[in-house]
Amino acid sequence: MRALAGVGWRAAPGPTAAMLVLSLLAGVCGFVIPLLTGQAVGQVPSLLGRGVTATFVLTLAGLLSALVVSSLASTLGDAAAGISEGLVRHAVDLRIGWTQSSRPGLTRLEDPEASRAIQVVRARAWELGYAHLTLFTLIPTQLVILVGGAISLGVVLTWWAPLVLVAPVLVAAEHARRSGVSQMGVFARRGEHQKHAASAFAQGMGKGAKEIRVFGLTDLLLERMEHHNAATYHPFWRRRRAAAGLGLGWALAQSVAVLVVVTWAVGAYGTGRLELAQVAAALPLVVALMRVDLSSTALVSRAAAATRTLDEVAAPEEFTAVSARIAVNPRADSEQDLVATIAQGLAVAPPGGEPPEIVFDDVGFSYPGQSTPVLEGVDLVLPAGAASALVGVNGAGKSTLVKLLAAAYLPTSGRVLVDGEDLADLDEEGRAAWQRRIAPISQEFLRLPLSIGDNVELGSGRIWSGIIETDHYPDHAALDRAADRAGITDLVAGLDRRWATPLDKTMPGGTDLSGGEWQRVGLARALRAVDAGARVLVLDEPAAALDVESESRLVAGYLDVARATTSLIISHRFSVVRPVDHIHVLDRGRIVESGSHDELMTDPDGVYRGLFSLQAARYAEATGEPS
Ligand SMILES: Nc1ncnc2c1ncn2[C@@H]1O[C@H](COP(=O)(O)OP(=O)(O)OP(=O)(O)O)[C@@H](O)[C@H]1O
Repeated sequence: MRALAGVGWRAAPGPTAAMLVLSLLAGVCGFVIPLLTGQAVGQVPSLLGRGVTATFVLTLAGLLSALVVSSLASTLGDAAAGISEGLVRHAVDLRIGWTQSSRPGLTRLEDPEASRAIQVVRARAWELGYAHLTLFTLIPTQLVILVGGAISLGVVLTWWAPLVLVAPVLVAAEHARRSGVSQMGVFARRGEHQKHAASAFAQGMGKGAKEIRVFGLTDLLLERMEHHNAATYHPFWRRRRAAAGLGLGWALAQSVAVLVVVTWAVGAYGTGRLELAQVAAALPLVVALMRVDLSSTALVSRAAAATRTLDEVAAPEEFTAVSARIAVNPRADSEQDLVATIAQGLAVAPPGGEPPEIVFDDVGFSYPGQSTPVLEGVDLVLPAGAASALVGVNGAGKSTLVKLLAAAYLPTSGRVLVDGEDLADLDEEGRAAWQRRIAPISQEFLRLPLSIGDNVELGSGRIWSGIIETDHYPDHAALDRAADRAGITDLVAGLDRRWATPLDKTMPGGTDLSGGEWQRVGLARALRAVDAGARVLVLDEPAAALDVESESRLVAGYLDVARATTSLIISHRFSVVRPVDHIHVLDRGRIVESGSHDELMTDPDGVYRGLFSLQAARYAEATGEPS
C-alpha cells in the first residue's frame, strides 16, 4: 500500500495532497450532514407553537454550510483527481518503458522472469491510476464517515449501536483486501499466457499482418488469443465471482445489524427510554453508516501488488533520478521550446576522440539459462583505426560477438578489452558511455515511424523532436554528407517533404521504403554517428538487402569511413569483405582463420577459401562467367 501511495505521491504531489485534504473534508461532511439533518428534524415537534429557536437556526446554518463545503469539496476534488490520475498513469507508463529500454545490458530484458513481471505490470497499469484515486479520495472519505458517524451515533443513541453496525463493514473490507491480493496472485502466475495473447495480437496488427493473411492464419491467431486470454482471466474472474458472493453475504449481515439497531431504537422510544429527537438524529447516521463502502480495498490491494512487481523491475529511486533528468520545463510556452528543453536534457552525443583498439582475450560465452557455449576461446584483435571483417556460416556466433563488443552481454569467460580496459569492470554508466562510442547497424536495425531526417539524425545522439512538420535539423551539411555516403541523396530528394517525410504510411504525408532503401537509411544513421564522434563502426550484414550498385558504393564508402574508426563488418557477401585487410573466420564459436583475402586464399583446405569458392562458383553459374 505504501509503495502504491509512493508512486502517486512522486508523480503528482500537489494534486494528491489536494485530493486527500478535500476527501477528508468530504468525509466530515458525510457524517455531519446526516447528523444535523436528524437534529433539525428532531427539533421540529418542539418548535410547534413556540416558533423558531436560536438552536434551530444555528442547526440549519450549520447544515447549509456543510452542504456548501461538501459541494465545493466534490467539485475541486474531481478536478484534482483528473489531473492526478493522468500524471500517475503517465509516470507508470514511463517507468515501464524505462525498465525495458534504459539498461545497457540485454540480460535482464531477455530474462523470462523479468519479462513475465513486466507483462503483468503492463496489463494492470491502467488499474494503478484508478487505485491511486481510490486510495486518496474514496477510502479516506469513507473512513472519516465511518469513524465520525460511529462516534456521533454512540453519543446520540447508545454505545453499542456503532459496534454492531461497523463490525460487518470492517470485516467486509478486510475480506475485500485479502481477495484483492489473492486475485492478483492468480493473475501474476498467468504471465506466460498474457505474453502469448499479447504476441498473437501484435503479430496480427504489426509486421506479420501481411503473411498472416496470405497463409490464412487469422482464425488460428484469434483462437490462440482467445485461448490464452481465457487461461489468463478465467481463474482471476472465478476469484472475483467468489469474492462478490461473499461480499453479498456481508451486505446481508449489515442489513441485519441495521434492523437490530433500528428496532431497538424504536422500541426504546416506545418505552420512553429515548427522546424523539434522539431517534430522529440517529436514523440518518445509521443510513450514512450503512452506505459506507470499503470494497474498493480489493482494487487498491491488487494495484498495490502490481506496484510491488513494478518496484521489482524498476527500483523507484533509480527511476526518480531518470525522471528528474527528463523532466520537461513546465514554463516552455511553445512546442519548439519544449523540444529544445527535451533535447537539452537528453542529448548524448558520441564523445569523439581517437579510435580504440579492441581485444577479445580467450572469450567464451553462453546465453543466460543455456548450457551450450556460443563462443569458446575467442582471441581476436580489432586494431585501432583499421577495418576488420568477420565471416562465418549461419549460427557461427558473429552477431553474438558483436553483442559482447557492445557490452550488451558480458563474456562468461575471458575478457573484452578496450584500449586495455576490461568492459566487465565498467559500471552501468560506463557501459552506456562505451555504447555511445559505437556506430552500429545491426540485422534488426531501428525503423522508427518518424521522419527520414529523424531516422538518420538520431545517430548523432540528438533526440528526435517528434515534430515532423518543420525542418529543424541543426546540422544539415552533416545530414547531407551521411546521405551521400549511404547513397540516399536521390531518395530524399524524391520524397514529397524531403527530410521531413514520415516513414510511416499511417501518418499524414507518410510513406514507406523498400527493404534496401531502409537498409541504406540505417547505414546513413551509422555514418551520421561517425560524423558526430562515434569511433567504432560495426556493420552486421549491411548489404543483405542491397542491389549490386548500392553494395559497391557501400564497399568503397566503408573503407573510406573505416580509416577514421575501428571498424568491424560482418557479411555473407564476399565481395563486401574481400577488400578488408583483417578478415577473421568464425566457425562454431571459434576464430579458425585470420588474414587478408589473398593470405586466406592460399590455404587450399581453409574454411574461407571453401566458402569464397562456393559463392564465386554460384555467381559464375548464374552469370555464365568463369569463376
Ligand atoms: N538471445 C539468444 N538466446 C539464446 N540463444 C541465442 C540468442 N541469440 C542467438 N542465440 C544462439 O546463438 C547462436 C549464434 O547466433 P548468432 O546470431 O550469433 O549467429 P550468427 O553467426 O550471427 O548467425 P547469422 O549468420 O545467421 O546471423 C545460434 O545458435 C543462436 O541460436
